[in-house]
Amino acid sequence: MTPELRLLKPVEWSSWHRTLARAFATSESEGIDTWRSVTEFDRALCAWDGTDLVGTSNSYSLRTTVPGGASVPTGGLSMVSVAPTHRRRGLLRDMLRWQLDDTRRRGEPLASLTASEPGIYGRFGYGPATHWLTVSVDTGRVRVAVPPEASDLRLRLVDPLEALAECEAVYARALPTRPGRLERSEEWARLQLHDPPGERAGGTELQCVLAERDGRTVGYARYSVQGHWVHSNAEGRVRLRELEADDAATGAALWHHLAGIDLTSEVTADKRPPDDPIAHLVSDMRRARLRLRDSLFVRPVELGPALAARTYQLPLDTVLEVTDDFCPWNTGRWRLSGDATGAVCERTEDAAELSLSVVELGAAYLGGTSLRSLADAGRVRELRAGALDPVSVAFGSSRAPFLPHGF
Ligand SMILES: CC(=O)SCCNC(=O)CCNC(=O)[C@H](O)C(C)(C)COP(=O)(O)OP(=O)(O)OC[C@H]1O[C@@H](n2cnc3c(N)ncnc32)[C@H](O)[C@@H]1OP(=O)(O)O
Repeated sequence: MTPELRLLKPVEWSSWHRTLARAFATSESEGIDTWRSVTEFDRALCAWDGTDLVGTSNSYSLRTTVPGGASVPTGGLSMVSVAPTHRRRGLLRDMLRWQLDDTRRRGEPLASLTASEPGIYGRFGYGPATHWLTVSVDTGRVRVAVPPEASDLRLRLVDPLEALAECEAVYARALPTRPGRLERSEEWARLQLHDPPGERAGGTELQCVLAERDGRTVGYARYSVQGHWVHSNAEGRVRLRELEADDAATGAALWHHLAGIDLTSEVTADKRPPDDPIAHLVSDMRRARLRLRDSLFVRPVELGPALAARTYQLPLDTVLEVTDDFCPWNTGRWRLSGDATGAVCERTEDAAELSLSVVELGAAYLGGTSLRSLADAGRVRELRAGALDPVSVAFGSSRAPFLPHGF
């Protein structure tokens, strides 16, 4: 019997979450009600095989910052799972069909996700659009430079919950400055404080340091500290979760604070932007080990509105030949004209200059993956000699796109 897809009812939340936890081979985490607070029951699916709940998925109504600073409605796919007894029979495919059709019905031009395994979602049209920088700074050996403009800052340790509103005000100011960031409701803001004891790996509870100038909060960092003693020497580690700052000096002062915490000799972070200033703040780059991993996957659901919603670094006027097997309404030729102030994207019969699939457009959409690098991998074809490079530069972003947290 083919499992039946139905919307999740609030009373089914516990079994839905149990199915999900089992599929990820994790125990049900503490504080899971925090996730319930952001669940959208009219976008959360269950797959039922008789009385057995065998599949889950959910989309969040997100808004993603795109190049130029606009905030674009996005169906953020998450909580996808299929019971081990029902895998490789097409259940994920059926749920994706429902979720992407629903995203389109809602008029959201974009869909996005972070993947448990990056190999799964290309077949559904999602391309890797942002990356996370994983950082490990050997703070016993490097210094972190702080510019003189930081001298009037006051740093203050505060309760993360009590300081939530001040921190969110900093986050809101940072929102348009980098593509990839998500608008945060109060529920999403609170979720960033999710800190169940079972997930602290022996570290402290979440700490928060505020940077203030003239009594106004201009930056914050949230982190925990793992104490670790080797032969009576402190080898503790600071684990940075989130750092936002209004200006460069404040960002440097916060990194300096983290690097100087007594009884620690390392600062680690696993979700920083690829161009995080820390690479230029440390006195010895080799002792700030930096590594990239995939982060946000983007899928244009309505290609025309999606490409017209962002701006372009250089003026461009080009025709793209696009294929999209899973959402065939996007397949065809599109004329894209735009510059740093806006863009138009419409269907055309004119000759195409570049040929690519919606996956490559998703990857390039936020300006973090270049069309040139995709062409060098044989994934974008230049149909008119010389067309590719200017379009590739126009799609770029002066700051790397960045998703500050998962969803
Ligand atoms: C956005 C998120 O929530 S990411 C979280 C994803 N969930 C997990 O990783 C939890 C553990 N895994 C699972 O629950 C399941 O294995 C899932 C959800 C990944 C796949 O569900 P299934 O119902 O088995 O997938 P389904 O049978 O629909 O497969 C669809 C296609 O994806 C492919 N696929 C499925 N799983 C994987 C995988 N892990 N890696 C690569 N390809 C995969 C299938 O081969 C199939 O390809 P095809 O259409 O080209 O033949």
